[in-house]
Amino acid sequence: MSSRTDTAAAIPVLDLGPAFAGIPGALEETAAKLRHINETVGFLYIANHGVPADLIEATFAQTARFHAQPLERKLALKVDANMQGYLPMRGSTTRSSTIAQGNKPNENEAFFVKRETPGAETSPNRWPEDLPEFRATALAYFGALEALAKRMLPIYARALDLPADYFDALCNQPFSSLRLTHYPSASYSANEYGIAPHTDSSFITLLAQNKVPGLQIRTQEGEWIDAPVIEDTFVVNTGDVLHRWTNGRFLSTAHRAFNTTPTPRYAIPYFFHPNPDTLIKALPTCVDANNPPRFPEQTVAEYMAWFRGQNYDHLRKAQPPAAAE
Ligand SMILES: O=C(O)CCC(=O)C(=O)O
Ligand SMILES: [Fe+2]
Repeated sequence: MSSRTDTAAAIPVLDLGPAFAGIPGALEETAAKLRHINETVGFLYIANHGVPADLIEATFAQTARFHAQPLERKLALKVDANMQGYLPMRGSTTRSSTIAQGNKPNENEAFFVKRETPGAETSPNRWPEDLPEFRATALAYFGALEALAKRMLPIYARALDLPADYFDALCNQPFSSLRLTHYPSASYSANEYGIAPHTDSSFITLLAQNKVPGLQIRTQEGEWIDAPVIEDTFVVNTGDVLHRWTNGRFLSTAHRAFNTTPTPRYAIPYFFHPNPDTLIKALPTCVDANNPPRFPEQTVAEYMAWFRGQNYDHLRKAQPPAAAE
């Protein structure tokens, strides 16, 4: 896989500490930087995010613990129509992306956790009965990442010249999910990846730093570059929902991952979405007479049904009308 490695500066680091501490002027300053990054790169690192390092460490360890189980134990929790549970190795093929066609199934297995909303009619997550620590850790991590994403919403709102609380009520029951992925060490044939080139469907994705490298992003010039490990940061990227909501102004940048190292690689991306019934209609500050809406209006739930139907083999039959992208 061709790539450049001297690319640390290509993906900027944004320090959230001052804005989170409420230092006067910091919200506006951070929002201006975030706007520029999202209009030019679509990927960044965040520092001083406030998520405890030992919780991140424990989530990686429990992910390894889950995947170390015998296959039949994992298959007993096979992923369902709500995308909760275990997705077997090569159980997904990236088809939603217009970037790379003809992909082979992805060389990874994953466990998906959805938000457990008290009182809501969501189906429960599927947990291995004999791994209570796995469940407790995954839920604690899910909660911490949801809190982090919600703390970041005012920065995104101000980056888009909207009132600081603009997104809060639209994202207070987020349709989010946590993916606990295992990429075994592999050598890949043509069109084969740990996860093929794609953009995420999310509002934003928060990806904890990985000790084992393997993530690459595609620059606006079309070059694949490594996303180097920067300790104590998260990688954050804009997903398709925010791209559409901003009428294309915030970039949803393509990326891919693989594991050509001798050790197993785990990734624990948290995909933050607005509420399922939030309508994704171009934001008022992202349209004008010369820049009309580019995407069809859809709720988050409608968009996600399409996205999942494209990519996950067990959901391929039920497909609502495709979005025009
Ligand atoms: O494995 C990684 O570093 C990134 C994974 C990813 O892009 C995804 O799961 O959407
Ligand atoms: Fe991704």
